[in-house]
Amino acid sequence: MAQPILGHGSLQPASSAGLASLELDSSLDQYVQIRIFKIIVIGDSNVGKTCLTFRFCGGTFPDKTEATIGVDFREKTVEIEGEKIKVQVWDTAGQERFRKSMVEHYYRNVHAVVFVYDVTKMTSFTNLKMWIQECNGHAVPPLVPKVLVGNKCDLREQIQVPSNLALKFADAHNMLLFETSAKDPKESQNVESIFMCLACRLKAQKSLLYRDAERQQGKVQKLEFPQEANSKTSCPC
Ligand SMILES: Nc1nc2c(ncn2[C@@H]2O[C@H](COP(=O)(O)OP(=O)(O)OP(=O)(O)O)[C@@H](O)[C@H]2O)c(=O)[nH]1
Repeated sequence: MAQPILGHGSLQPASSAGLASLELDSSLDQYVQIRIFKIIVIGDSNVGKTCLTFRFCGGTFPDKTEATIGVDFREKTVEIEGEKIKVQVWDTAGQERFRKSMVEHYYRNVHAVVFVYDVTKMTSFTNLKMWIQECNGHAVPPLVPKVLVGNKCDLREQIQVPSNLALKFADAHNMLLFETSAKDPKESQNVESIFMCLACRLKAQKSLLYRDAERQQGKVQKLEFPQEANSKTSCPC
């Protein structure tokens, strides 16, 4: 029996006018709902979590950053195969003193996890084990997709974490590896790919669950998320 996966995309009205617009126009077609995927970004302090989330959500590299306290939220609406999806990125604090009261909130109903290390700092890579342990300790379901990101690849002369080592680690933990630079504008496509890949996977998981449920019920229903012939975005991974 297919079990629904908890929290795969919460729903919110697409229109900011929300219920008010419903009163004005009774047509339900006007009330399109947008799914929200909560993606958390985890890793040591200073690895570039804030800069990566800035690059994805705002398209720029911030001139100056300060240590994140608790969490910062950023959002971007993307379109995948004709469906608008809101990617809600949780930029978490890397410093223990700024995160300890928040950890429970990070992992609650999370849809995907991005583990970040700094390719120029070996300790940020070896500490990944600790971050994965923390994640596992919060009962994140195994189906929640996780990816590994090696950031600051623009600092070519200072690289301490070789790609093959990172790849081995990613394979061992069943994760995809992305090597990126939040700083180098030429790498912005790679940064985009991290989040788009996760959004595509989450969308696909949800669609599969619907199809599975239909098969179990032995009836054909209209699929909630139809595939469009001319999809605007195809999965980057
Ligand atoms: N060269 C280079 N520097 C980067 C890159 N990404 C971030 N940085 C720099 O690394 C420093 C830390 O970046 P943040 O994004 O604030 O790091 P963080 O992981 O969010 O840190 P916490 O908030 O303390 O957890 C800043 O000085 C950034 O300018 C990158 O891709 N290349």
